[in-house]
Amino acid sequence: MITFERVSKVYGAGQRPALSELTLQIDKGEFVFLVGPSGSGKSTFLRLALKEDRASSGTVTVAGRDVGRLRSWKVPALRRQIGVVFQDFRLLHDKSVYENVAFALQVLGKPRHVVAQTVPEVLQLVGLAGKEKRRPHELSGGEQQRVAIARAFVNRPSILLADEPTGNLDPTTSVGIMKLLDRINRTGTTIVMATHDDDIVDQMRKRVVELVDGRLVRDEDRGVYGSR
Ligand SMILES: Nc1ncnc2c1ncn2[C@@H]1O[C@H](COP(=O)(O)OP(=O)(O)OP(=O)(O)O)[C@@H](O)[C@H]1O
Repeated sequence: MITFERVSKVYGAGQRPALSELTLQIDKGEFVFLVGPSGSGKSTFLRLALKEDRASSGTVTVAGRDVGRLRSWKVPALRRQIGVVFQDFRLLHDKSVYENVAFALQVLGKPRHVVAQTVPEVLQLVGLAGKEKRRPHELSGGEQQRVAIARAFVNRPSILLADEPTGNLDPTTSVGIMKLLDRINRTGTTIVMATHDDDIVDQMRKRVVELVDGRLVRDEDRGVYGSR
């Protein structure tokens, strides 16, 4: 589903590589935690998978497409297959919960009856039924992240990328968010989640990929946050 083959990324001349000869394969339906110290290349990995940035060398393949060779007009089709969730939620503040999620379908040109059917379903899935009319500031942090996840998932992408989705949440709320991501993963969606949340990684026991200075230093099934 996502393959990196000897991928390096150098942002500026004289800078050390943000990713260095990274080779990694993530299969359909996997749940992968990306861990490592600050600056180790986790966000760079996610950005390259989204084609928000170009690799300096190597090959990035996502959902069967060689991302480096992808023509710019085909990038929207790639991004339709990928949902993204961030630490800071990134909701539209002047729109309701319902409108935030509906917007993701409207920009894809989905017909009104599809929007009207799909949005309530996904809000039910993320546990926000009954809160459709609220604005983001009328929600807790955990609820805001649920809206962001609903928005990322409403188009049923095959891949969900999450950059520290529990970074702004307390431990109990984080567990709820992880249960939701786990449920989404069980629908067959591949999930890659960059995180510093050691408790969550230790509880979930999923595949753990650890980067240090842009290099792969550990790739462990049912892994923990720190190496043993
Ligand atoms: N746009 C950019 N321009 C220049 N250097 C960058 C840019 N983005 C990231 N870097 C550098 O690349 C390296 C990897 O950064 P990256 O954001 O991928 O790390 P990270 O593991 O996600 O860190 P964190 O856990 O703090 O989010 C760092 O040295 C960073 O300073």
